[in-house]
Amino acid sequence: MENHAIDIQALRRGSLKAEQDTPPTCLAVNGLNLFYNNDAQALYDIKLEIPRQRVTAFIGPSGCGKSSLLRCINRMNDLVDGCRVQGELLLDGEDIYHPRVDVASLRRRVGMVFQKPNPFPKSIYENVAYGLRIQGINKKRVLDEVVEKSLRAAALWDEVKDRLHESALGMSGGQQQRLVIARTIAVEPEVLLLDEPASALDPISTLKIEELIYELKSRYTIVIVTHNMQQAARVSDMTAFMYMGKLVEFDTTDNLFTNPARKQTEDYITGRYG
Ligand SMILES: Nc1ncnc2c1ncn2[C@@H]1O[C@H](COP(=O)(O)OP(=O)(O)OP(=O)(O)O)[C@@H](O)[C@H]1O
Repeated sequence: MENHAIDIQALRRGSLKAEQDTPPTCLAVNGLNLFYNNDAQALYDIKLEIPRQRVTAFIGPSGCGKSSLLRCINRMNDLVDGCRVQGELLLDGEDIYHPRVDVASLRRRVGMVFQKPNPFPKSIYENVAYGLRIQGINKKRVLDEVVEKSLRAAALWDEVKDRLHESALGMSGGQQQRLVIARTIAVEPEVLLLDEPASALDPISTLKIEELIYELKSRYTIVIVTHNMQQAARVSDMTAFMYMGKLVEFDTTDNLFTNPARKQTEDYITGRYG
C-alpha cells in the first residue's frame, strides 16, 4: 500500500497559497456520471467548478476516478468503446457534450499531457510545429516564432536551441515531458490537462515540471491528476479529493490540507488509508 502521509503542520507553516480573490469559472461540472462497458459506473454525480487560470488538483486513491474525470474534460473517453457520460460539463458556459461540438477543436482548446512523455519520432522543432502544420500553417517565419515562444514557455529553449533539428527521442525523460508541454501549448489551448505528468520522472525533472506548472497558470487553466499529495499541495490552488467515483471534498488546497471538512479527506491526507 502506498504511504500518503504528509506533515500537515509543515504544510501549515509552508507555502500553501490562500485564495484571496474568486476567479471566474472556466469549467463547470454538473451532475456528471460515467459508465464503462455501458453499465459499470465509475463516476457518480460529480459537481464542481474549476476556476480559470488556477491549478486544480484531483487526488484520491488508485481507481477512484481521477483520470476518468480528467478525460471527460477533452472527451478522451469518447475513444473508449462502451463508455457513456451523462450530465453537463460546461467550458466557458458551453456544454462540451452538445452534439454540435466539434471534438477536434475542443481538443485544441483543451490540451492533454500524459504520465509517460510521448514525443513523436521527429525533430524537436517538428514536434512543437506539429499542431500548426496539421492546421495548414507552414510559413517558416510563423513556425519559427511559435516554436521558440512555446519552447521558452516550457522552460526548454536554452537547453535545446542549438539542436532543434535533432530527434526528440534523444532527449532526457524530463526534457521530453517539457517538449510535450511545449507541443501542447503551441496551439494556444485554454486548458491544460496533466495526468500525473511527473510520476515517471526523477526528482529534479519533477521540480522543473512543478515550477513550469506554476509559471503556466498565469495563462492557462490547469487541471492535474496526481498521486503525490505533497505535489498537489505545492502546485495547486484548488484540490478535489475523490473516493470510489465520488467527489468527497473540493476546496482551496490550503483548506483541504489543513482543515478538511470531511473525515474521509482527513483520513486520506494523514495516510490512514489509500
Ligand atoms: N477504459 C476503461 N475501461 C473499463 N474500466 C475502466 C477504464 N478506465 C478506467 N476504468 C475503471 O474506472 C475506475 C476509475 O479508474 P480511473 O483510472 O479513472 O481511476 P484513477 O483514480 O485515475 O486511478 P489511478 O490513480 O490508479 O490512475 C476503475 O474502477 C477503473 O478500473
